[in-house]
Amino acid sequence: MKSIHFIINPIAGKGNNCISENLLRAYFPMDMYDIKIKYTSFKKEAIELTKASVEERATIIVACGGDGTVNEVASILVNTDVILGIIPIGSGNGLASNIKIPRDIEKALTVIKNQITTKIDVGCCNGMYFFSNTGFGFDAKVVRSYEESKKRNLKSYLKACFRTFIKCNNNNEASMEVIIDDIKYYKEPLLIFISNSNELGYNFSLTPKACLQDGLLDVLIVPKMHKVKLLLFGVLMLFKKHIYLKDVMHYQTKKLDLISVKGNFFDSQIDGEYKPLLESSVSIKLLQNSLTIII
Ligand SMILES: Nc1ncnc2c1ncn2[C@@H]1O[C@H](COP(=O)(O)OP(=O)(O)OP(=O)(O)O)[C@@H](O)[C@H]1O
Repeated sequence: MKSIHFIINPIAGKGNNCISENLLRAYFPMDMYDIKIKYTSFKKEAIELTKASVEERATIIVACGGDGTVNEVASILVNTDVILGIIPIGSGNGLASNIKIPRDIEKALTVIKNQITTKIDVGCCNGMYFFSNTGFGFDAKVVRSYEESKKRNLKSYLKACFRTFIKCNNNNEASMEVIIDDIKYYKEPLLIFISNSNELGYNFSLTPKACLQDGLLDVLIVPKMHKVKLLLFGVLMLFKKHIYLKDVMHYQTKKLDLISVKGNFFDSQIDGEYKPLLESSVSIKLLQNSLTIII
């Protein structure tokens, strides 16, 4: 009998998802499936719940939430035989959008039931996994501002972008050396964005060419720029044309290193959660085909 565990973040998205035991039983009848439902009651609890589910020999663990919950669950499943499923009930749902998991809960449950799986690449940043993206500088500040707003929707996200734009002061950005494929670029970037997936969430993308299965990370480096140019960058991003802006650099690589020049910490985010890094160097690499996921 297949054992499927559902780990549900009750506050993801608008916090009003309708996943109930009755609904799950309609898709996974008791005589064919052993199902278990677990709710998270605080930040990062999905990590512990997933570890317990692995010990309980779950064959599929379904992360019901947004990119934050997916990150917590999937981090435990990297390089294991346990399969990840996603029910996207978060606000941005970047990874789920990339693999085209429907936002409609019942349609997403049908995807889980069909159990078509594939392997995807995983990013690793100083030992922490990311499945969608990690970012340093402006992007991380947007995430911090978004988290402070307490509301998780598109309006709050756009407000966070605007607040970060208003406060943006080129002098506050960390100076860093960026080393890609052993070539050193000395940069004082406004933002460095490293992506495994082609979706940032809310259908926005900074790296539209990224692919979860190409064995490469897509790196976008945006140098310090005048606010008017930054505004232009934002507008071009809506049409996925920002990489054509002069000075914006795009690379594909398997690994890169960031070294803080003035020893200042890195304002950073991983899969849409603010995670400042106190280390003065950051090593980012790709682990090819290391997570099995239902698509
Ligand atoms: N009961 C809870 N109370 C408070 N925070 C929680 C709870 N359960 C989980 N969390 C935390 O909520 C945060 C947000 O979760 P998640 O990213 O899944 O949703 P989202 O932000 O709405 O979606 P997305 O990241 O796709 O925009 C995560 O950091 C997670 O650890």
